Amino acid sequence: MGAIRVDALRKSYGSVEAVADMSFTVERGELYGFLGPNGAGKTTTIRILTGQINPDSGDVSVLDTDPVAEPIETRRRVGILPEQGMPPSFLTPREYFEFVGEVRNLSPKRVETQTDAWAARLGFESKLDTLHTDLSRGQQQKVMITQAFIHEPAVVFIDEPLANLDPLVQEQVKQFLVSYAAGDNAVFVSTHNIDVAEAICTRVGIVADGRLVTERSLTGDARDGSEGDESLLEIFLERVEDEDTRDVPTLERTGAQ
Ligand SMILES: Nc1ncnc2c1ncn2[C@@H]1O[C@H](COP(=O)(O)OP(=O)(O)OP(=O)(O)O)[C@@H](O)[C@H]1O
Repeated sequence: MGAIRVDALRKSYGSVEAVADMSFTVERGELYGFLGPNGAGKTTTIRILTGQINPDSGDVSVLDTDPVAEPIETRRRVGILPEQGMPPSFLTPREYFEFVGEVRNLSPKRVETQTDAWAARLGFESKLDTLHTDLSRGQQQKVMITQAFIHEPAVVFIDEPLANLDPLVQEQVKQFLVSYAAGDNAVFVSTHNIDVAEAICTRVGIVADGRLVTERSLTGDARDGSEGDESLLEIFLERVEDEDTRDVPTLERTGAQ
């Protein structure tokens, strides 16, 4: 069973062609990086795959469900960390996880165990009963990461997972994502951050102008020979320039240049 399948996907907003003939496949066990400049069509693709909007044409499947025909069933099965997602301001983290647990059909005991484990892992135990509105942006991001994983989904879609987190927590989250994917789950990460993609992903797809322009395997011996010793940044710049993207590529490198 393929975790994520996308075939000849298209989606326009009026005259803007956000996704133009996008095709790729992600298997369980992969940590797949979806890398591209602003406006490349990454969020639109994720929104289609999670049943939030309908495509104009093309076929998609997530864990053998069709997000277009069965959006609720698809969303029930997967985890989603949306772009700039914020937890509800009027709830505390504990109340929010109880609500998410109910929607996800988790027992109260399981929610409690998961809440304690995640609060300890990301270091927000002292904030579990504080209203979200009184949490920092980084603490809110920790809550959003927890809600995406609380039901241990086989497929998780995450947009910029490390936004607003301090370096220590970033390392913990990176290690967690690697081990989560290795446990026979598919982790789909949309990011601008090439260093993060290079450090944690097993495979990367580079998106420009609504298309997947190239893919590269990043695991040991499976590293694509076809691209020689080019860095991911070099490949990104070459392919994105070839595609003459509608926006200037915005890239982040967190490490040395
Ligand atoms: N609701 C909308 N209405 C009109 N145009 C939209 C809408 N959503 C996205 N677009 C346009 O579609 C294109 C693709 O946007 P999308 O958000 O999918 O890109 P992205 O790769 O996620 O970008 P970013 O990295 O900046 O988040 C952009 O040109 C964007 O302006």
